[in-house]
Amino acid sequence: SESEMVKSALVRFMDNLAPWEREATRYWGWNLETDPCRDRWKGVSCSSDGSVKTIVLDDSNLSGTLDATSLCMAKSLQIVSLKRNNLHGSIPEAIGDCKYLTRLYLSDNNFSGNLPNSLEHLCSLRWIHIARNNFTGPLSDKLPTSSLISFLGENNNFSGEIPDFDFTKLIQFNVSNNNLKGQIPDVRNKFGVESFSGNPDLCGLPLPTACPPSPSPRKEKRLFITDGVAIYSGYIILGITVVAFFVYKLARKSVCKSEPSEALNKKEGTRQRLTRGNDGGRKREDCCCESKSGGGGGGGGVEMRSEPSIASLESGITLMSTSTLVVLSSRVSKAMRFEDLLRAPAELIGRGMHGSLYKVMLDNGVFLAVKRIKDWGISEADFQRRICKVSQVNHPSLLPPLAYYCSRQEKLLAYEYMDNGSLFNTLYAAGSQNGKPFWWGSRLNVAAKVAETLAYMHEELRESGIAHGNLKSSNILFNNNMEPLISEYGLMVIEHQQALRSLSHSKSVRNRVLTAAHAYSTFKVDVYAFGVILLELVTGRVAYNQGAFDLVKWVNSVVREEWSVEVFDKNLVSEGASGERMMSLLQIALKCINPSPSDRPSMSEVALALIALNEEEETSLNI
Ligand SMILES: Nc1ncnc2c1ncn2[C@@H]1O[C@H](COP(=O)(O)OP(=O)(O)OP(=O)(O)O)[C@@H](O)[C@H]1O
Repeated sequence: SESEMVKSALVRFMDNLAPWEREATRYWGWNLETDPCRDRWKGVSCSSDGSVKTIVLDDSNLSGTLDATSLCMAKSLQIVSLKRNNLHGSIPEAIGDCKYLTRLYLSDNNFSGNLPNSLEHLCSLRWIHIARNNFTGPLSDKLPTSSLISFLGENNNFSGEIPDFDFTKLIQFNVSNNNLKGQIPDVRNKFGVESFSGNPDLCGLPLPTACPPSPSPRKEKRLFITDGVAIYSGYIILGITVVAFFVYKLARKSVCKSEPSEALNKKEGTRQRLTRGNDGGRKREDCCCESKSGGGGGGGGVEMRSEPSIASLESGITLMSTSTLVVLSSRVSKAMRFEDLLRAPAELIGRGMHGSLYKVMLDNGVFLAVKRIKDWGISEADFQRRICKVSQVNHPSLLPPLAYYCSRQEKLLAYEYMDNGSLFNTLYAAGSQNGKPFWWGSRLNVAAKVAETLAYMHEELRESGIAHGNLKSSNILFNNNMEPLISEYGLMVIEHQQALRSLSHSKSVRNRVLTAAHAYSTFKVDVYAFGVILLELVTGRVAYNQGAFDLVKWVNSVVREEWSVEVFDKNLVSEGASGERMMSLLQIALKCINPSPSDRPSMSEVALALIALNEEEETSLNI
């Protein structure tokens, strides 16, 4: 249960939200004599350790102010939703103390004033919905742009320019009907007119109003802050150019042959994000794609140990090597060689369609999942290019490769070993005698998180034409907190991509258009595969059972006949899962598995639908 201090802070928060409704709020359970979690205060839901996780008080006739100082005493708070009330005043700076806040929903109230600067420091905040209030002032520098995926700020009085948001991550954005001005930043064709209309001084795409051609005053300001700087700026620029030229020359020497001109990311924003890395915020090792010369001197074969290792378990593996591993993370020692990996104690976990997977123990006690890749129809250069790209994208729900080895004969990939197994194991163990129940709420949560991650990856790697390509429930793993992680992203070449590669070298416009269309459809392969995962989640049935059963065919045949409860996992039915929401999930799955790729929704659309469904489920638990 929550401490007395948190409890009284929350009662204070409620007193400020509903100053004239003290009696009613006592009736909602919000009082000092009870516990918010154990006694289920209205709108509150808690995590299993008894700390308050969400406060949802939409449509509750609240007419006071937001006392963020008291609210944020509940340190584990993740979701605050106070939509469609009559709240006034501003969002206090103290909101910055709600460190784990992921969603802040304040739409349809009478809030006013500037957004607090502290919002910028809420690194987990991903949804801000503050539409239809009276907020004023600029949007710039107030928002955690690197984490936001949804910002709804329409129908307020925001002014100034639209900040240079990282539009690759945003899947929902609306600032229409404000007083914003200036040029709209590059929104990567993701948002239409409706996201920006109703701002008379806004210009540029997607709005029909072109911007005046004059150079942006912002740039001038930066270059010529004072006359003195202006005088010396020529020398400074010349100096920087010379240094940059030499740095570039040096860097060129070490950049991989396979990707000569694709120096990492051109955009500053992207570069910052990519170099933050998954290793506790440190830069990931440069994944130079060319295997470097090995420290082992190339002559010695792999010394065999008595315990099983990849070398002893695999037939035909090349034991003599002159190359080392390319190490991408500090979890694997930089000095580690290919030979070390081969002779480390190993256990065969499985042989999939595309190779064998080993659990390998390193000297430092770290366990790796090492995949030996077989017949992947992927060239050496393409393999390296893909690993480079994927390993530089930073998303908490993506399992990045830690190291790889690539020669003509061998391709090995090492990931962190996940003790909690895969979605496949969890799902099918749930139906078995000794499996733990896999509750509906958890299934929805997994579906929403995976969809969101895929949507993000599709955006990040869209230009490179890299999709997952082999998405299935055994490639979705669980970390120590049972949060889903997508593994093996971007390794597969989806059949027609090979043909595309030759096409893409063609100079003809028609062929380039064709290439773009095909690359687009490779993402639709993921949408289909994700639809199959959704079907597994809702039916509890294995997708393919060695030719004996085909889940997609089965579901389609049931759909054609009469709907019956038979289609749903019996564990979900006996749990009392909402029939309406199970049906909604099934409908989303059916859209994803549409036989026509162009009629399938985008991953962003799927993610939004699932996030909404998941939220509906969470909210329903509070009632
Ligand atoms: N990093 C990991 N940690 C723990 N288990 C893993 C890890 N990666 C994969 N696995 C599990 O190991 C088993 C074999 O994986 P593998 O990827 O080789 O086969 P697959 O996914 O069934 O087929 P495919 O070859 O098509 O990918 C699967 O059950 C998978 O869930």
